[in-house]
Amino acid sequence: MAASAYSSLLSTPSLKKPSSALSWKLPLSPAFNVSVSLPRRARSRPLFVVFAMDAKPTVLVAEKLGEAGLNLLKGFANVDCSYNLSPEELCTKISLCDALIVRSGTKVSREVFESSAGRLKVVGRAGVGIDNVDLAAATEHGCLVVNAPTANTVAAAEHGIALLTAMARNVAQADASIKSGKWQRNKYVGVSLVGKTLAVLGFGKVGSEVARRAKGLGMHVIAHDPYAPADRARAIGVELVNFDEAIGTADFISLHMPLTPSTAKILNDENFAKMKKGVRIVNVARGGVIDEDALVKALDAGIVAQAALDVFTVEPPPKDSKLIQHENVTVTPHLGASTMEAQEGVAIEIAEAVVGALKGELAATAVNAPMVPAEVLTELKPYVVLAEKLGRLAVQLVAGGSGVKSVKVTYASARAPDDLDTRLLRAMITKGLIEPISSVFVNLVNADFTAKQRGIRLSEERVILDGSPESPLEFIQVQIANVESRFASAISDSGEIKVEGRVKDGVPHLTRVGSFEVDVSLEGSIILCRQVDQPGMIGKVGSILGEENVNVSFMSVGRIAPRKQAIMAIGVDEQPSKESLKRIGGVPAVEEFVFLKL
Ligand SMILES: NC(=O)c1ccc[n+]([C@@H]2O[C@H](COP(=O)([O-])OP(=O)(O)OC[C@H]3O[C@@H](n4cnc5c(N)ncnc54)[C@H](O)[C@@H]3O)[C@@H](O)[C@H]2O)c1
Ligand SMILES: O=C(O)[C@H](O)COP(=O)(O)O
Repeated sequence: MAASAYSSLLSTPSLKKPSSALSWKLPLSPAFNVSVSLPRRARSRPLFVVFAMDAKPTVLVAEKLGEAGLNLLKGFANVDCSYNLSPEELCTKISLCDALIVRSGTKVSREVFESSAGRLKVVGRAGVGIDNVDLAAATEHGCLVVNAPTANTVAAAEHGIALLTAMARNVAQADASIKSGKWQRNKYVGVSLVGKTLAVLGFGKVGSEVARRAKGLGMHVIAHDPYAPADRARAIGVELVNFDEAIGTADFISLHMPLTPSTAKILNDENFAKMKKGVRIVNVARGGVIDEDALVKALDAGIVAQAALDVFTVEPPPKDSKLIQHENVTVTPHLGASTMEAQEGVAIEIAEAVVGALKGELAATAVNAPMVPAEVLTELKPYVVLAEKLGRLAVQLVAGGSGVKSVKVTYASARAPDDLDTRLLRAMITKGLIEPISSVFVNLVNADFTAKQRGIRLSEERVILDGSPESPLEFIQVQIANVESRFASAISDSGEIKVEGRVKDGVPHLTRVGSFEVDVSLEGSIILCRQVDQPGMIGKVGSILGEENVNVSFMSVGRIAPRKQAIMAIGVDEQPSKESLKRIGGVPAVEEFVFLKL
């Protein structure tokens, strides 16, 4: 993976900014050093950060993880393996941890994120299902959630097939019977699979592997999945059908969809009534997709002849559960992913994802953040800096009391719109817009959520330019509508606050304020002055700053016409004192001025 570039967007340990003078520094936990990988000229404040190797992050592994994954983690972090924690113990420990790794047995609730006080940056789910992680809370707290979606697919599919065949031939019941001293050959006559119709509900990774194997057993396989590509089904020789047809024609139903609000209790009284009498059901997905009381009724009524279940609404299920005790039900204790091979694979997959995320790389398995490929990231790096700075400038130009509600971002590029992924830029603009005026830290995970929560509507527009698309962007423009400005000249002819910037030689520049063209590199801070264009202005302002040893890094004047109004943009390395700023405001030709922190 490419070197870290996302960290500033991911390293958000606190939702609340500290009130100290350091509050504009990146919010890393005190034990962490940061190293900065930007060119010197762009180091106004750290944007891309990695954990220094002498200050290891702490990873809490709350459920058993394969050795190879643990070793990988230990090479980068302090690893605390604490299994079987109570919810209270987890909440207590989490405030000392930067990452948490769980399987399906740990609830990562809102309380966990709240208790972490912002230190928790990554939750790694060593497996597929993330229904035990409160994703909304993770996102609100700017915590990245990653999973390991591929390593246990085959194990789960094999377990589904194991349950299917064991159920059809009463393997578990016959085993228990013979072990209790009986020999019941007539009681355990099974049913054949060949030629029977299997409906796979959820034709994703596991579902399609089950389908492939069931075809090998001579079954007729149909599938229902509203989002599955038809060509994948065709390639395996599976017909995609609607839900009612799937459950209405199947001899066997195998469940492989995630547990979501729309799949919860999808097999319920109403749907059992639509099934063929004597249908057999396998569930290695999630217990919650079946209404378990309805299943018991359907078993008792003979609608469902048998069920084989690996997963349950509550795990472990109550010992006296009618479902578990039912003689036509075969059960295993959530073993779908439990093969030696799958667990080693999952452990490595999740350890790599968590370490990568802690380094600031965005894992390909991010569940609650966009995944931006490394090469796109490298190219966008200076534009990411520009985007945040334009957001910061624009919002500081808003007069106090005017709420920012409507922001329009224009990206001008010679590239085709599909070639430009703006999610990262949008997140950075949002960060720039919100952080200077609030106590909230914004990162890639929570940017859209935070904007929405604050009632900011951010619309994006692409302008397609002629020419060769060598660089990804020509300019970015940020406009804030329906507000007043502290610096009237920032209001464009169409009435919005407008700032525009470009990247020149890898360095972000401010190139327009309102209707005035300027050219100042966006480093340090900026003083904008509107003045009557006349000789000596640069010298007057420059010497006021010089007297205070404030270093001027850049100066540019944009004017409407000679000797008319002009805007002077001055880049300064240090913050001038109030006294100096007052003196600049007092220069007779200066009509208005504003100091903007970047
Ligand atoms: N028992 C185990 O140990 C075990 C192991 C691995 C996976 N799982 C579970 O199996 C399930 C599938 O895992 P996967 O890796 O195949 O995930 P996946 O994301 O690859 O596939 C899930 C599929 O379900 C489909 N789907 C979503 N809503 C649907 C609906 N309403 N009706 C029909 N299909 C719908 C999706 O389009 C997707 O194709 C998950 O719930 C996962 O947690 C369990
Ligand atoms: O969703 C999954 O990956 C499986 O249910 C496996 O869960 P486990 O990691 O608890 O075995």
